[in-house]
Amino acid sequence: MANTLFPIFLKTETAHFLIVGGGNVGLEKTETLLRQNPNIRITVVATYFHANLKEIVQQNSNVIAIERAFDENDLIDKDYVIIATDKPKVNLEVRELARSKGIKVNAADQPDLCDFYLGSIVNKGSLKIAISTNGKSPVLAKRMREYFTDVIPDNIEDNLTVLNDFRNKHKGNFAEKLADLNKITENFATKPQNKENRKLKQLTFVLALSFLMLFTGYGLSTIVTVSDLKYGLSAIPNEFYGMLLIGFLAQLVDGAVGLGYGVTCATSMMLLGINLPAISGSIHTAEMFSSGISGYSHYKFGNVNKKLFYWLAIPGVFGAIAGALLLIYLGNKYQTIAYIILSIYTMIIGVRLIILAFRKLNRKKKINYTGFLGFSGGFLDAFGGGGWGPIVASTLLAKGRRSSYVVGTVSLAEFFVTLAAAITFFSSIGISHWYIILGLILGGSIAAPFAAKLAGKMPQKMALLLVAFLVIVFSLRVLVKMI
Ligand SMILES: C[C@@]1(CC(=O)O)C2=NC(=C\c3[nH]c(c(CCC(=O)O)c3CC(=O)O)Cc3[nH]c(c(CC(=O)O)c3CCC(=O)O)/C=C3\N/C(=C\2)[C@@H](CCC(=O)O)[C@]3(C)CC(=O)O)/[C@H]1CCC(=O)O
Ligand SMILES: NC(=O)c1ccc[n+]([C@@H]2O[C@H](COP(=O)([O-])OP(=O)(O)OC[C@H]3O[C@@H](n4cnc5c(N)ncnc54)[C@H](O)[C@@H]3O)[C@@H](O)[C@H]2O)c1
Repeated sequence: MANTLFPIFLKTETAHFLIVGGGNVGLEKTETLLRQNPNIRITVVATYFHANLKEIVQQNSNVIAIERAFDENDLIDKDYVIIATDKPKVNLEVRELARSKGIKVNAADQPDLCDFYLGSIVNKGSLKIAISTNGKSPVLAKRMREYFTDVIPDNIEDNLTVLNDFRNKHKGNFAEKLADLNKITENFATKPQNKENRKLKQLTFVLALSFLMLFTGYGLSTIVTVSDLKYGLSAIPNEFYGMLLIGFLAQLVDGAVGLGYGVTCATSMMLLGINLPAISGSIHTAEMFSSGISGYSHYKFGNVNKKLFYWLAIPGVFGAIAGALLLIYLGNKYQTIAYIILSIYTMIIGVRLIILAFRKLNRKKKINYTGFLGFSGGFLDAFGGGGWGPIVASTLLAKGRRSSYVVGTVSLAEFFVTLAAAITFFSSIGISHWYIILGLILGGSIAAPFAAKLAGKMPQKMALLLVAFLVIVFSLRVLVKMI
């Protein structure tokens, strides 16, 4: 049987109900109506009245009792009729008369006679859910009511009050208002993760773990086999502390704005005059851990769209390998030129951040070049030390796709891009720059709790402008130094 029922929510202030029959069923229906609105207008016509119903009539002036057999005139000025007598003939007669006057009818437990069914009702403050099983199993409707009453938090009314307040006070246009409302309510609709997601999540972890082991193993073996251990240790201090500071700063920036770790690190390290492939290589190695963890948590919350993920991650990985190889080639052969190109690139990213700060949110548009975006994002990110966030994430979000799944998908794809870049650098230049990586990771870890506190606190526009300013000034300094 097709389910053609259309649920509506009836305003009961203007409605007048007639209930025919005052026994068990008549009482039950009267109680149901009064539960939704104690002031609802009800007239009950019956030859006999249940004792409890009599009591209700005494206590509620809006419930009128007429003790006699049903009469056609009872239908005058009534909007809806509920039929509840024990006489099938009477029920049918009431139904026919009501219909002829265009009055809608419900006959308790007699679906054939009904123009509308009564539903099972979940009441949680202003939230109301009506449940129907298309007449198939009222008892299941009752069970579903119990289930939803249990799982919906009792304080949902508090949330509704806050949302209503926010909605009324929001100064933005319709699109901005809707985007903000969607954002602050996204946790109400977290999807349970499926099997596919779980498999990919495991893969993410296995890859991160293997790389970590490889990295530590290699690091240990160099330290152990290097004969002049003293030299190794004395090489740490100066740059290591600089890196600690840079890692700390970049993590703070990223915490406040949600992007910009890479560019902040890259520009700061260029200022310190660090070898170019080592800059990008160490940023990506350090970033791998944080992006792995954030990618994992987005999986956990089911924020990943599989199709978008493949379109971003696969071209992104190829882009990252190409970008890393180019940087290694240029960085070794044409150091100065590469420095100039890179500082111009980071400056452009800085300008892009300014544009992002002043941008208005667009309505949703379809993006046809996701693969290209993934490739160029990966390429530039590996080449310039950063850019995945300012290029890919911000482009997708600029198109109005401001949903948790875009953020989640871009974030997980970023992990694979970072991993690809890190492996490429690692396999061609080794980890001679291990103290840089260690400094970045440690600095970042110290900053992480502060960064988390900062997230969402600072106005987004101001935070973006601050990062843009820092990136542009640093890039300009590098450029001036080189020319
Ligand atoms: C939701 C609820 C609202 C309300 O009535 O207020 C409601 N029935 C409720 C309970 C309930 N009713 C019955 C049982 C016994 C167990 C069982 O039979 O399952 C239980 C369970 C219990 O009481 O525990 C008996 C019954 N009911 C109908 C038939 C005839 C038939 O199906 O053919 C028979 C067999 C009579 C017989 O054999 O003699 C028919 C209807 N009952 C409907 C609504 C409409 C369809 C709603 C939908 O689409 O799901 C519809 C079509 C017309 C209508 O009455 O509006 C209310 C839940 C209250 C709550 O939330 O606790
Ligand atoms: N009580 C239940 O839980 C239940 C469950 C399933 C089905 N039903 C069916 O629903 C119907 C009603 O059940 P009930 O328990 O309320 O019965 P009931 O005997 O308690 O009440 C019947 C009511 O109908 C009224 N009535 C009879 N003829 C009338 C007329 N011509 N005009 C006005 N009122 C008239 C009576 O005065 C009485 O108030 C019955 O057919 C019953 O078989 C009842």
